[in-house]
Amino acid sequence: MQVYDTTLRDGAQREGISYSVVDKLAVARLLDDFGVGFIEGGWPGALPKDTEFFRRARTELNLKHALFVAFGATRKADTAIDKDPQVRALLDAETPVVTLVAKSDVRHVERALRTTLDENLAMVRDTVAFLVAEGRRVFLDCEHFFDGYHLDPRYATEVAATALAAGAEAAVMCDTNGGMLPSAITRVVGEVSGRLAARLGISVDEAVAKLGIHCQNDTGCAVANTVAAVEAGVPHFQCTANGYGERAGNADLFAVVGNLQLKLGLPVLPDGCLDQMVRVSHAIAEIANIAPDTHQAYVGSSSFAHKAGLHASAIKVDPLLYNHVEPEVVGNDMRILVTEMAGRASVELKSRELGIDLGAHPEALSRVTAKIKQLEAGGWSFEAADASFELLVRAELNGGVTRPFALESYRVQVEHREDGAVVSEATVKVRVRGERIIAAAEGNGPVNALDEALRVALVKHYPELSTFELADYKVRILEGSHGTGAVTRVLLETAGGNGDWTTVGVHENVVEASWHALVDALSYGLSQQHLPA
Ligand SMILES: CC(=O)SCCNC(=O)CCNC(=O)[C@H](O)C(C)(C)COP(=O)(O)OP(=O)(O)OC[C@H]1O[C@@H](n2cnc3c(N)ncnc32)[C@H](O)[C@@H]1OP(=O)(O)O
Ligand SMILES: CC(=O)C(=O)O
Repeated sequence: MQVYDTTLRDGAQREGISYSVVDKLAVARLLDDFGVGFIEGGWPGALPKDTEFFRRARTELNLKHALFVAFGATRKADTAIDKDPQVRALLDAETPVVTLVAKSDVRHVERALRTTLDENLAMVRDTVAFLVAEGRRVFLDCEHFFDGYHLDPRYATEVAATALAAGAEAAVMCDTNGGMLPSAITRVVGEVSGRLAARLGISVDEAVAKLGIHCQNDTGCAVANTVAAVEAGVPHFQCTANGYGERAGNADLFAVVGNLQLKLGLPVLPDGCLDQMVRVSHAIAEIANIAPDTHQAYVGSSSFAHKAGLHASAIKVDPLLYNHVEPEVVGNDMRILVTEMAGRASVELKSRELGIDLGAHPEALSRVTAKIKQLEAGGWSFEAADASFELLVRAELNGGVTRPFALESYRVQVEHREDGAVVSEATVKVRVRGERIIAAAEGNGPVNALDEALRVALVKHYPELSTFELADYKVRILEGSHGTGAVTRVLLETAGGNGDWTTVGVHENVVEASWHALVDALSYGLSQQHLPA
């Protein structure tokens, strides 16, 4: 099998992506870590950045698994092969492999290239033979192959046959417009293998072994189409990391490799590479400056996250009852989400993730489950607020809420001054370890002022509070129902010495909702270091 990656060429054709040369070098290193066999680095001669990439890659990258591939077009119509500067640029890239794109749909030959069908075949023959004579391994991307085959099967096949006869290693059938469905792919691979075998005087098995597949995702079937081609015997498949690519994208490398390796048992990657999948996917997303798709097959952070109570109850018996593969195999993790859809098993498993054995306390387990359902019905959401969930569980186990302080009262005021300045000021009255403390602080908003005042009040007893930082603050207004007013939900992300944690607060009043989330945030952070007084 040949795992051929085109993240740096076709993937870079996605709207919104613009790699620097340094980015491209970093992506190439990651793809090599993942164990792909070929890395198509770009189109030297067309993009100065790609010419520079190949120049630097030669000296700066020492790949363990992959070979570099330069991509370009066949020679121009009516141009001598040794006079075509773009073909020269392909040689100058000094890659062991070159992939050429060629038209295989008669409409494109006649209307886009504006040349004859014979001249197009000559362009393919001359360019492949020239590069092979120069010592390059050559693949031919047959652009619009499936649409071309539908219109004129003889001509589309002839383009592939011409390349193979001239020395190309594979003729890659491209679903350039991405309009195919898996059943059509399977049928065409079978027919083309037969036609090629007859045309080249080889067996059907030998013919299919010379084919490749490249699928765009315009029907949402790129992964399925690629897998269908491989199941039909095609050994060379082209993909991009996270499915990046022109328009709706390409076949996602990670889903294709996961399916081939884990479902069909094909050893497409070198040993020890499959569990790099999540790391490589997310690192490439970071470089591409695209937020990872949390629901992406195999690699998404939600791909093995379970919300339904019934699922969790079976997972408690055996995680594979509700996971299609073991998440660790691809470097992912299973997570249990606790929401209104949770049952006792969800709460028990989630607590176990947090290091608490609620299974040994069935009554507390029932109370927590009931409380979660009741709070979620009122607008609370624990799905993203693990810290608030953990505090709730510990409170049930300890017979009440444990806080590092007791609140007497707080007061916040917002002052709009004559000069236009808006200043918030908060006063808190708390009792800490038997001491009554009154503290005040200003802030750029009411929540910031409350946070500052609370820290002033507590810092003498809990100096580590100064290391906690409010990292993110999200507010959502939840619609009232049955005539009740709207309520506000606040999610607070805090960063501190022990990582990040998220807490939640809900109330009709945004300041009170924020106060709940804030108190949970400080309580949780301190509970990780001190047991509160
Ligand atoms: C299906 C795919 O994704 S293939 C990859 C597509 N990627 C890109 O296009 C990105 C890089 N492209 C570029 O930088 C530019 O388009 C270039 C440098 C390749 C060409 O730029 P220009 O010379 O200005 O031409 P332009 O882009 O307008 O048109 C493409 C030319 O290539 C010709 N051409 C298209 N496909 C082929 C082919 N397979 N073989 C030979 N020539 C081809 C066209 O007929 C046209 O020729 P013309 O200028 O004589 O009319
Ligand atoms: C070559 C290519 O990217 C395509 O035909 O889609």
